[in-house]
Amino acid sequence: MSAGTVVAGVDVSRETLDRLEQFAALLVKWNPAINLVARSTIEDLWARHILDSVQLAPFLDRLPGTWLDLGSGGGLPGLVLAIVSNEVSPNTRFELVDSDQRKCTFLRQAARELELRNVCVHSVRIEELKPMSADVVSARALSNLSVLCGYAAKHLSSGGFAVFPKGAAYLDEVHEARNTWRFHIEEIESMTNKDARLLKLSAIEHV
Ligand SMILES: C[S@@+](CC[C@H](N)C(=O)[O-])C[C@H]1O[C@@H](n2cnc3c(N)ncnc32)[C@H](O)[C@@H]1O
Repeated sequence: MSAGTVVAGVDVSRETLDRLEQFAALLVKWNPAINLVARSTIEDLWARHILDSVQLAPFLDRLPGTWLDLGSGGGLPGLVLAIVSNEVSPNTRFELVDSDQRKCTFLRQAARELELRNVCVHSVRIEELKPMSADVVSARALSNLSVLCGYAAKHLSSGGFAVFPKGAAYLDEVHEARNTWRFHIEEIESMTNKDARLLKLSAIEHV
């Protein structure tokens, strides 16, 4: 492994950085055809999407099991974390779910080109997914926290946790979700946007 470099607070090797750059190039190439990310954000792809996803890598720490990414779209954060996990947590399996067939074709193609053998893509609606018993559930830009709690409660193993990046209105979402769900929560400041938070939820139960 070559000398490391720090990306969004995470120490990665030259090989991983190359793979992240390769992935970014694939997003740029496919985006005009299938809108993997909003066109207005493609100029700022690295900061807005890649680094914003890499910053979840500390949650991979020594994780041996399954990471379920719901509504993966262009692989954010799921495929980015699969790239980073190659060196920090090589035994983690990534289950990426999206109902959009074209996005799933992109995800499978990108995983093949990047030689990521720990990725499985499910082209299905989340509502139709059988319980996955995942160690971690993530979802970025998918739905409000209350809906996400329902998904996480169904798909997390006991002792598992969920990570949801949320924008500046995260507190409103937390208050609203508490009407329906009980959970432990940690609010971690985002490295890419000081007003945003990474919400880490565990012990999610219906009220
Ligand atoms: C706004 S995009 C976000 C994609 C990615 N997570 C990101 O941060 O760029 C939401 C994605 O969730 C998918 N999606 C929305 N509702 C879904 C559902 N019920 N089941 C599966 N996928 C869904 C959409 O196809 C889309 O790719």
